[in-house]
Amino acid sequence: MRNTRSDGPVVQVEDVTKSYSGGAGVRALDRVSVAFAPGTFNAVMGPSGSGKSTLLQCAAGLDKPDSGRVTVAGEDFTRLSEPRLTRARRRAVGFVFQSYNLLDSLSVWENILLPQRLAGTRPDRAWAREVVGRVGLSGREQDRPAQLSGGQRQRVALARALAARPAVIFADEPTGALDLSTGREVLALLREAVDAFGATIVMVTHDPAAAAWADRVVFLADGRIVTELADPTAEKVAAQMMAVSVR
Ligand SMILES: Nc1ncnc2c1ncn2[C@@H]1O[C@H](COP(=O)(O)OP(=O)(O)OP(=O)(O)O)[C@@H](O)[C@H]1O
Repeated sequence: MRNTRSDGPVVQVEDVTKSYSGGAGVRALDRVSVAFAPGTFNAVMGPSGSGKSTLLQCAAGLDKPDSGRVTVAGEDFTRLSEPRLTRARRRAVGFVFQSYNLLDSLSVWENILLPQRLAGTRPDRAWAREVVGRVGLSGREQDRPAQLSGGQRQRVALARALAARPAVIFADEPTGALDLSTGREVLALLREAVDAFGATIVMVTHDPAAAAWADRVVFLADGRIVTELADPTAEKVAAQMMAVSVR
C-alpha cells in the first residue's frame, strides 16, 4: 500500500463544517477535526443522523465542506478544482459501499481493474491477481457480479479497492447487506488488508461487533466528535453508543 509522503496522517480533517440547506437548515458536521494514521483500521459510529456519512463524504472528497480543510495523502482536497479533485480522489482513495457498486456489464476482473483505468494508470495485474487470491476469488475472475453471492460481491469490491493501492479506503456500512457470518468474513479481510498490506481504512458502521475489528472507534453525535475508543471490544463500543445516544 502507498502511504503518505511523511509519517503524518493519511487523512486529516481540520475544523470541517458542513450544512445542508432546506427546511430548518441542518448542520451535519460542526467543526470536526480528526486524523487517520497510515496502516490503521478506524471505525466511525454514532446515532442515525449524527453526521457519519457526511464525514465520510467530505473526508473522501466526494463532497465539499463549507469550511475547514481536508488533506488526503498530503493533498489539500478542499482547495482543488472539481476536475483535479476527481483525479486526486481516483489516485488516493478507494471505496467499499454497502451496495457493492459493481458494474454488472463487466467481469469480476474488469471491475477490479476499473478504478485504475479511470485514473489513467497502468493496472498492476500481478498485484491485482495476488489481491484476488487473498480475498478468495481465484477462479471467479471471468464471472459477472450477478453470478456471485453478496459476500463474494463485497470481496470483489474490496479487491477493487485494494488493487489500486490507494492511500486510504473508505468503507460505508460494508457489512450492512450481509448476514452475520459473511459479514465477519469481510471484516476479517478488511483487518487483514491493514495488518498484511498496510492499508488504511475508515469504516462507517452501526454495528458494535463490526467496529470491534477496528483499532480505533470515533463517535459522532449531532455533527461533532464526542469521544473515541482505542482497542475496542463490542461490549465497550455498545456501552459507548448507549452513552452517546442518550446525550
Ligand atoms: N443531502 C442532504 N440534504 C439535506 N440534509 C441532509 C443531506 N444529507 C444529510 N443530511 C442531514 O444531515 C444530518 C447528518 O446526516 P448523515 O447522513 O451524515 O448522518 P449519518 O450519521 O450517516 O446517519 P445514518 O446513520 O442514518 O446514515 C442529518 O440530519 C441528515 O438528515
